Amino acid sequence: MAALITLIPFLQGLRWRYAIGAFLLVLTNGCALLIPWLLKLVIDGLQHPDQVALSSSRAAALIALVAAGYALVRIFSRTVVLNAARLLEFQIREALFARLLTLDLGYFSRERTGDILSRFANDLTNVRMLTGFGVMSLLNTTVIYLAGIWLMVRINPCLTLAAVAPLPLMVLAVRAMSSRIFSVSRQAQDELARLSSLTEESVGAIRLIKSYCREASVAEQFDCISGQCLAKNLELARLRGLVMPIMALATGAGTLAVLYLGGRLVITGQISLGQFVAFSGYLALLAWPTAVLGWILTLVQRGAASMARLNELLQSSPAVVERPDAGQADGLGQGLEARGLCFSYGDRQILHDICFTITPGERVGITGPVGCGKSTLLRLMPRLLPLADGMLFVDGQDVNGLELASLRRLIGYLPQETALFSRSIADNVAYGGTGSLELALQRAGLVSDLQGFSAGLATVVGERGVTLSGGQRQRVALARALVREPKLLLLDDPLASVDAGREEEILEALAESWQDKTVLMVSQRLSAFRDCQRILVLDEGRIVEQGTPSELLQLGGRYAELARMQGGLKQG
Ligand SMILES: Nc1ncnc2c1ncn2[C@@H]1O[C@H](COP(=O)(O)OP(=O)(O)OP(=O)(O)O)[C@@H](O)[C@H]1O
Repeated sequence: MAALITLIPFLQGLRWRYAIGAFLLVLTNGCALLIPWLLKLVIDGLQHPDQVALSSSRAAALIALVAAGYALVRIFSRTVVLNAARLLEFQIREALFARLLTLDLGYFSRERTGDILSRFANDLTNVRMLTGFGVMSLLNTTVIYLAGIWLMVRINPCLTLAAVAPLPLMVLAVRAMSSRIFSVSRQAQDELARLSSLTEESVGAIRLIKSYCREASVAEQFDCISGQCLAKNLELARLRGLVMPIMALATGAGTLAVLYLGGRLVITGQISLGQFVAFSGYLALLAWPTAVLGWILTLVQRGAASMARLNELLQSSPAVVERPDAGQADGLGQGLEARGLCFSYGDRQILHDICFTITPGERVGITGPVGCGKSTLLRLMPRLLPLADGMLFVDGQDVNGLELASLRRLIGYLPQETALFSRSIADNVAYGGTGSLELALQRAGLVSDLQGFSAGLATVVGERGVTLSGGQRQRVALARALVREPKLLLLDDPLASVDAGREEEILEALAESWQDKTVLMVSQRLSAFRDCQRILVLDEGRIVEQGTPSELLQLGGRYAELARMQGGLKQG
């Protein structure tokens, strides 16, 4: 239940809505409880015509009026409480998304997308059910119990005791089941999240699945998780199915006691027939709230299990944080410096004692074997990953002491994996900044491709850019980095998906945008470093060589070896 404490701040802004809802629910139940009392007056009047308090016709009219009032107020009370729950769901969803945007790459490499989506869909729905139907039923049950039992006690305390005696036993029985319901709920949500993850992953990798003929194994995996999900949900249904009859048994036993004992009290004249009818009416009013008590309990357990999953996201704190006294990154007037930079993913150290100084306007190439840490080094510049203090400096200021937005505004980053939105090419490029689209497209070598598209710039690229070729996707992303007109351009393998002819064309066009930009370009192909003044060669997370291309060729080390293997390389 502790998981539900985090709901309090969200509920605070909605307290008036819930208060009005509660008031209307009291009114609804007041109307419901009035009807048995009116019946009592009529029956007592029939038995003792000399003491008629209310004529039958008047009582009938009053009952009709109260019933109409009951229906009307009930509609309003439901609307108010259920709308409050919708608003609460909206607020939590906003908070979840805002939190998600603050988290760093570490979180996203740990968590599965499907699991995150499942929290936004299923878990939020469960919390809404709890704060809507759950709260409403809980209020309803409380009010009807308090008022109903008070009215019953006024008629006959012993009869009331007999009527409600089975209830505590039944509540205890259901309570004993509740911890099992909570854990099975949680397991069912986790299985559903696994199922969402697998579905999301399979849709994303559908080409791979088909080309490797893995349909059967994916289907088997899906069947297995889906089966586990079904098993958990069936167990949950069994537990919930048990709860309702247990509670119904309680009211049934109470009614039996009232019929037997109440009948005797009427015969012995201790209560009137009207009182007996009214008492039975009050008890009947308790029947439904008693039956749904178990359902409420499962709603609470399921809502709490889901809230616990939402709390994991709401309480995740980003490893990359901005200091309250963070300074502004104004430009790149003095350049970039790494001083003994080290970085680890968990326990595994990837970068070791990296030292370099990059002057403003310098173009630096970074190369090295697969997995030596090139992309990681680029990701550290805009602080997409957490870095210890005193390791990376922009204009002499530690990047950890800079305002994140101002640092990132300086940077145009082209990641290795191209991410496009399912919007038009124009929208995808303009996402980067407000510079000239035409110029960016031209420099990214996209102009001739655009002529081949029927809708040109307005061509929608499909989900994640599926309707474009790999090279076209990469160049749209390159145009996006260029349109930002950044001071520091970080290009992670920008020419990986283009042919040699197109590489020459793009490098030619890019050369026009180099002026006043500091460029860091990662590539395995040394031909991409045509315009770079200096090259850093990385191996196992260390800089093993650095210098101009001709210096490195003369050195006869790794770079020279790579150049020889790639053959026919023009010197810079
Ligand atoms: N999110 C991550 N969590 C844990 N390890 C990671 C993560 N990302 C990368 N690594 C590991 O860090 C090492 C360096 O990865 P990185 O992507 O920086 O290499 P790279 O030199 O850019 O490789 P490539 O040339 O293939 O792009 C690799 O061994 C990789 O497995």
